[in-house]
Amino acid sequence: MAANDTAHPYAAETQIAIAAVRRACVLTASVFNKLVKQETLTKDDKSPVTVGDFAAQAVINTILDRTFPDDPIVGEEDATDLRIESGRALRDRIVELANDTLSADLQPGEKEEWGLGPNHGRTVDQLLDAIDRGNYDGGRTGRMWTLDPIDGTKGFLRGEQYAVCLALLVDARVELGVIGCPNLPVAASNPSGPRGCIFVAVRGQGAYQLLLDNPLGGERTKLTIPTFTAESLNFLESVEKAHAKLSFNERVSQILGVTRAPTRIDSQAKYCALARGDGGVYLRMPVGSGYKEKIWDHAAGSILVEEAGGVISDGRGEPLDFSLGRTLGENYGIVACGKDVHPKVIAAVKQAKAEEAQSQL
Ligand SMILES: Nc1ncnc2c1ncn2[C@@H]1O[C@H](COP(=O)(O)O)[C@@H](O)[C@H]1OP(=O)(O)O
Ligand SMILES: [Mg+2]
Repeated sequence: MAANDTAHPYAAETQIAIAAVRRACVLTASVFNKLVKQETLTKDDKSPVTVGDFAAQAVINTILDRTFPDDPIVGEEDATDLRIESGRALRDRIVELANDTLSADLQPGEKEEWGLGPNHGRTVDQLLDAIDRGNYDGGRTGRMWTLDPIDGTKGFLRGEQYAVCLALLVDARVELGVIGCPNLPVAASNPSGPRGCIFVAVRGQGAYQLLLDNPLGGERTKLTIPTFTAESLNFLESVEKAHAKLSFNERVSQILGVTRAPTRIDSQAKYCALARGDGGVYLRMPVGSGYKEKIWDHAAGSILVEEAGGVISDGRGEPLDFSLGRTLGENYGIVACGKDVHPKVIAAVKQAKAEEAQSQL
């Protein structure tokens, strides 16, 4: 299939990305039901998430490779540990899961030539090679995909929020983002209601939400970040204290006069919640460990926010720079919110930083 043979730019990529993310979501949900719920996990035992991460990356990369064989992929996982003898048991589980997922029946709208559906099982070597298609170093020019097969592994293991995140970049600008959130309520106003959403954004074409169960034939909800007042504004932030400086968020909220408690959500589901107006500001400031944010952790989310009418920058107000390899090497923190609030949040971040520096004298 030619890259853009349909009416809108990136129409083919969008359909493939939605199909691939949906398959990976079905896979990760089944890993959770089969492994996480049933296995007794010892503290720090991440084996189910490892199986899910690798198998989901194998599935998505296989699907991308079939349609866009020349596109490099920057994916979180690599198969080195699966190629050695001690990785055999893990590898066997991953191959079985990936092949079950690739061979599952076609959904309406998915096409046989995409490499999905009955009799599309792959050999062990093909699947390991597919995982290693994610080893691209990134860079400034050309097309590339970014993939986080399970973003928010800690949320996944808790049975809470996690996301399957795929983005297409051209010359280091994000053009397409697709995020699958199997555990996210379809409507924040009905938290105990139906769950499972896919979020899609294409440059210049807006952002929308689909139902995970019926992504191609189902209802499409356009996303727009609403206007917030100080009273209605709330912060979206990490659950994990080691990932973002939550005490700093508290001070920034105070400076802005925010009265509502923050909403804590794992993974890029925070970007999805922001894009549909469940919260007003996503602030993520470094804890000071020297951690560099990865491009696959922000690429899909960033275009979702922009196409829903918002702004994303780092904590200094600088644009995110996806051209520097696998990390956002020069950026410091993340601020995503509506256009009207963005300058105020950046000013509040600056003030909170200055106070912090003053207190350390
Ligand atoms: N020290 C850290 N600082 C910031 N982010 C981190 C840190 N360690 C892991 N992460 C990343 O945070 C993301 C999810 O966090 P959150 O739910 O707080 O948004 C994951 O992508 C995770 O990476 P990884 O995917 O390698 O686990
Ligand atoms: Mg991640």
